[in-house]
Parts: sequence; structure tokens; C-alpha cells
Amino acid sequence: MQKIEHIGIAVKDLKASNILFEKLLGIPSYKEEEVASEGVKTSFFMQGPNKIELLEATKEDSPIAKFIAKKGEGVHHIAFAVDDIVAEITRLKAEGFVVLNEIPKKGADNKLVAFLHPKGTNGTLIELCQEAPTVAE
Ligand SMILES: CC[C@@H](C(=O)O)C(=O)SCCNC(=O)CCNC(=O)[C@H](O)C(C)(C)COP(=O)(O)OP(=O)(O)OC[C@H]1O[C@@H](n2cnc3c(N)ncnc32)[C@H](O)[C@@H]1OP(=O)(O)O
Ligand SMILES: [Co+2]
Repeated sequence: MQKIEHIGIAVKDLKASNILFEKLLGIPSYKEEEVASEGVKTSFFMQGPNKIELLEATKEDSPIAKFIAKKGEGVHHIAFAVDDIVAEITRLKAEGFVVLNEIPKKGADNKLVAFLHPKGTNGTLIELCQEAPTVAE
């Protein structure tokens, strides 16, 4: 497990939150991306070494829609960078953590991702992030 890769914030309105974070950080979002498999639209800000991921739900059963319905907008997850996501999943399972997807899935911003259940991590959803390997053409 390396540094924090990003902090994910659940928002109701990505467009409005983009404007808010642009004012807050004094920089524009560097990327917007939809990840249909997660039911989210994302927007990314890089402030020095720190990355913020804003997430808006695109469907009713999206994890973001369910989270906002229960807890309201706010910090949804903390993502850690890992070198080898498969090895890290194996290690964390052996330590007793509940890995929500044992097969890494495609995330945003060119990452492979996996999640740990928040019930086993003091109520905080943890994401593991590995840079997706680039395929030679
Ligand atoms: C854009 C792609 C990617 C990236 O590249 O960065 C992302 O970040 S995608 C982010 C969205 N995707 C995910 O969150 C996937 C992982 N999450 C899940 O699989 C589910 O959300 C969950 C954590 C298993 C919960 O699902 P479910 O059990 O169906 O939802 P409930 O609403 O019933 O919640 C049960 C329970 O868990 C609490 N909860 C839910 N989400 C969170 C959270 N983010 N942080 C803390 N706690 C959370 C929820 O409050 C419920 O608690 P109780 O009411 O006390 O039972
Ligand atoms: Co994320």
C-alpha cells in the first residue's frame, strides 16, 4: 500500500460541484469521465500531489445515489495507490478484510480498482488503485 491516490467525494450535481471546487482550489478540473459500470460521472482535480475525485450518480442504484440518500453529500471513499493490486487483494483477504471485488475492475483515470467493505475498515470505504497496464499496439 502506497500513498493516498485520491479522495472520492459524493456530490449531487457534478457541474455545480466543479464550479465550487474550481473556486476552492483555484484550478480547473483536469478530466471528466463516466464509468457506466459503477453508475457514476467523475471529475478530477490535482492540487500539488493531492487528487480529488468528485462523483455524481448516473442511476438510482449507483453506490453514490445510495450513499447520498443515507448520509448526504461528502467524503465517500479514500483510495490508496498499490503496485500490484492482485497481490494486495490476496494480502488483505488473508488479514481478514472483506474485499468487495476480488477481480480488479476498470476504474476512472486509467486505473484498475478494488474496494474493501467499510464495515471492516472503521466505517470508511477503501479503494485500491493500480495504474492500468498499457497494451502495446
Ligand atoms: C469511478 C470509478 C472508481 C474510481 O476509479 O475511483 C470509483 O471511485 S467508483 C465509486 C463508487 N463505487 C463503489 O463505491 C463500489 C464499492 N461500493 C460498494 O460495493 C457498495 O457501495 C457497498 C459499500 C458494498 C455498500 O453497498 P450496499 O450494501 O448495497 O449499500 P447500502 O446503502 O445498503 O449500505 C450498506 C451499509 O454500508 C454503509 N455504506 C455504504 N457506502 C458507504 C461508504 N462509502 N462509506 C461508509 N459507509 C458506507 C451504509 O451506510 C450502510 O450502513 P448501515 O446503514 O449502517 O447498514
Ligand atoms: Co475512487
